[in-house]
Amino acid sequence: MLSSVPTRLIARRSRSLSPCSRVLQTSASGAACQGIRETPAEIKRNPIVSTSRVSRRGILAEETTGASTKQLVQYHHLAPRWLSNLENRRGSWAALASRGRNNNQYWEESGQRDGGDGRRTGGGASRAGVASAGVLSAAAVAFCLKKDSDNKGDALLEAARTNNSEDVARLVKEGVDPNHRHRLGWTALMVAAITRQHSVVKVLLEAGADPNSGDHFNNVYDTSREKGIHSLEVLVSREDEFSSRLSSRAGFRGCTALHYATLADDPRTVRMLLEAGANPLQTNGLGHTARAYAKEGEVSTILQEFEGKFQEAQARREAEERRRFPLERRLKEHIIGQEGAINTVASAIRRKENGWYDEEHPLVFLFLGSSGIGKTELAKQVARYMHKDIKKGFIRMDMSEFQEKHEVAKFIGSPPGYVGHEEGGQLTKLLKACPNAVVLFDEVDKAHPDVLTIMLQLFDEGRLTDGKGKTIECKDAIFIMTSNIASDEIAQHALQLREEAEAISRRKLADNLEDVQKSDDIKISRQFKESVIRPILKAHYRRDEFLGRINEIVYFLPFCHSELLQLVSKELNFWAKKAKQRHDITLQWERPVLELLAGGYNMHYGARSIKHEVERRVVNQLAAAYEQELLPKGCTLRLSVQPEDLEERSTPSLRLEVVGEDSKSRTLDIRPPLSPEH
Ligand SMILES: Nc1ncnc2c1ncn2[C@@H]1O[C@H](COP(=O)(O)OP(=O)(O)OP(=O)(O)O)[C@@H](O)[C@H]1O
Repeated sequence: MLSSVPTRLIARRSRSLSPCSRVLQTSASGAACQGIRETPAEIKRNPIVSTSRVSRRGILAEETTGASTKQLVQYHHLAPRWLSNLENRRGSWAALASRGRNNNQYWEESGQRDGGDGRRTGGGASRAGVASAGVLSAAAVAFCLKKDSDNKGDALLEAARTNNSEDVARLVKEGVDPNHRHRLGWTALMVAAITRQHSVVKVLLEAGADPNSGDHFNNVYDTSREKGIHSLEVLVSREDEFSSRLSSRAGFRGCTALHYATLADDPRTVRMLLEAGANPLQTNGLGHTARAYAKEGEVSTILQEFEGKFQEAQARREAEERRRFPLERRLKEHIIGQEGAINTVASAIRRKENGWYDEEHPLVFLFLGSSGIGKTELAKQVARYMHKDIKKGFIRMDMSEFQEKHEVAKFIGSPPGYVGHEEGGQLTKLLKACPNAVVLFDEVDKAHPDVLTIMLQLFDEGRLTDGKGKTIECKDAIFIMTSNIASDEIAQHALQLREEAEAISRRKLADNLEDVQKSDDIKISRQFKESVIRPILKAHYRRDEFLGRINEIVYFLPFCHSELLQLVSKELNFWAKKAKQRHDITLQWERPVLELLAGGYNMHYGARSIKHEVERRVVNQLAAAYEQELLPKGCTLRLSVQPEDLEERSTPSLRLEVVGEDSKSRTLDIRPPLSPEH
């Protein structure tokens, strides 16, 4: 692939070429002037050709362009120093690697050397007298151990680079981490992969080196800025300690050993890595898999073959995981009640995951129900299930921001010549980054009809054209609209159904009331949907085609009593965890507390009213007691209900008690003016 591109073009216009050609130094003449080890035959086979001298000169030229000659002079002073530092470092690695000393030998000898020449005092001094200064010596030992392990790690990297598999094996046996990173970010496995050291690759993989860990090095300039090291020093390190055959400008962050073996066009290492579990679909920081860097030929074929196998295995694993732990169960771990809604959504997603759906259209849901009842939460959990990267995978659009006609432009971007054209649209920008995202259109009933027209196009065709004329394909996205329309009717209907269910079960002499209060026991009837809800929706949206494109209308019902108790428990657990983490306080409560707090439920605010009630009645008291220093560190607190006082006509309230070691409790006297109950 690369050989068909004229060298002149590659050198001058690398940005427009494939990822492969962008990351490689491709000037053959550069290679010649460097006198690299490759034979002409190797150069022909491998497009990675060194131009290290050219690039070092390039860095110098760039950093001195427009600057005074002072910098140039500075470079001439500094360069030999860096190079000699580097040589010294290399010398010590080589000495360490070849002599194979263990920890003590290495440090003893340096101590002897220090003592011998009498100029340095570090090791000698610590032997002479610092032993008595316990703290200092402990710190010194810790420092030495750290330094020693860093040195050994660097020796591992150097042994990998020089194909010294025996030293690599010895060092990992001595406990050096096979995934140790160079201070600029790469690992020994990456070094071995780019330099085609097969025996080293084998030893490292056997020692547990991770074939999927990514490089932290990006390019010379970024790394220089991030680490605060002069770019020339970074360049020299990258070229001498990693590879001199890679571009200093291309981005390498996230490249794995597999990416590097592919760049080195080395089928043997590529196969070894894949067989050891390297993921051929893993992308680097630029979003490229290893295959994007492969030349046509054996490496590309191997990668393609393993990609197929990997995908199959992944699909099998996922299917198995889904069978073992169905989506409904996952969702129920986070969402209380709403069984009907959970089942409807999970069934639709199961159809999609197993290929029983219409690929031409994205999945579209309309979530109906009152406020604070779990509509947004369910959408979030679906996104978390579908995407690892929830930030990209979950797009939330507040449709109340698109109520005016001119706000359509904010949605998809303005056409050329209009203000904001360059910025692009809010939805299109996010969808471009993740075309299969879960998109939540919150309060869709507030959107302007023109915005609805665009959404209809989106649902119908599974694609969207932005203000710049670019089309985004999003047939795999899941669109969820939420609305409070008809929420009163739904709530009334649900309450009525619940009452009927309770009456029936009382008639059957059911002795456990909770069993009949669960919301999954009631189902919104088809007749109610058709005769009550549909006409309301039709009157609002005034277009049948819009409603026709919705795959599922999902109904969220008001919470029943047992669900309210669960919501209160969830909230109290949240605060108990915080109390433990922040103040080492254990919080306990009993069922009457749950009953009392559940009484704060307001159907119009849903679970939010429970959150508010717990904050008002419990958290306020805790904060006041803490401020008045009534809470001993590490104490146990019990929440209990103070019964109503008929004489004083007071309603039941919550009190806080400290539980002593003898299990006796003492009520806390929290002083006014802060009265949490009112
Ligand atoms: N069924 C539920 N189970 C657990 N937590 C819930 C449930 N419903 C709501 N909550 C909690 O209440 C808060 C508000 O819920 P959410 O944002 O899902 O409400 P909503 O139905 O989307 O309301 P709105 O229409 O006002 O946006 C969230 O913190 C959420 O975790």
